[in-house]
Amino acid sequence: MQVALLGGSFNPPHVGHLMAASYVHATQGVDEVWLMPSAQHPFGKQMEAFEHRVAMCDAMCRETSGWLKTTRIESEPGLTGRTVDTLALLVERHPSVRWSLIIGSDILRDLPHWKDFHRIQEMSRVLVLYRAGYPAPDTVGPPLAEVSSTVIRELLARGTEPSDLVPSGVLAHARAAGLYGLRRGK
Ligand SMILES: Nc1ncnc2c1ncn2[C@@H]1O[C@H](COP(=O)(O)OP(=O)(O)OP(=O)(O)O)[C@@H](O)[C@H]1O
Ligand SMILES: O=C(O)c1ccc[n+]([C@@H]2O[C@H](COP(=O)([O-])O)[C@@H](O)[C@H]2O)c1
Repeated sequence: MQVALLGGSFNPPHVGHLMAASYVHATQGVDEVWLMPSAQHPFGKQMEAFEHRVAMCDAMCRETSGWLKTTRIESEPGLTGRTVDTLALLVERHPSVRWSLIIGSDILRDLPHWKDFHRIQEMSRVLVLYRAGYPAPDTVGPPLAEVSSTVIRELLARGTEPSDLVPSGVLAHARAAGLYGLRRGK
């Protein structure tokens, strides 16, 4: 079994995440893609509550035939959002799985600040996807959607519902829970 991990804040999940996961599932020989929301972010990003981001990731998973799943592993005690530690735990727990790690090309500039990236490369195949606007050498595949959670949060703050950028089930959860300043149930 081959699993690709897509870690992130998912604050909120959007079609860029869905396209990245679908692309990897369709072309990179993996059986499943697991969304891995951060419980705490190593660089201190502020996020909506973990449980809400998990619920929104689950809503996005329901857009697929079952190959996309959400893992809550980063909420386990002892983990701090450093991917090397999470991956080591996953490797120990699922010894027969072969792991890939998906990152967007915008992250490349941060990698020198990651903990033990060389160990991540030993434990997994790292797939760097071409995020539109962030060209870099050695990326895999065509440029993917020009969409970010930051833009979505900005649109929501201005009262615009980005229904063309966010899966409808994700927006429905955000609305029902009153996230991002949305009026509950609006
Ligand atoms: N449009 C996209 N195309 C390709 N990769 C993406 C895209 N959006 C996010 N990713 C990748 O998904 C992972 C998680 O991203 P994250 O949840 O931080 O989303 P984001 O849109 O970058 O959020 P924010 O705007 O809040 O920083 C990262 O590896 C990121 O590079
Ligand atoms: O391992 C690290 O040192 C490290 C440092 C920064 C970010 N990460 C991971 O990178 C993933 C994407 O992070 P971000 O900043 O795009 O939300 C997410 O799973 C983070 O936990 C990991």
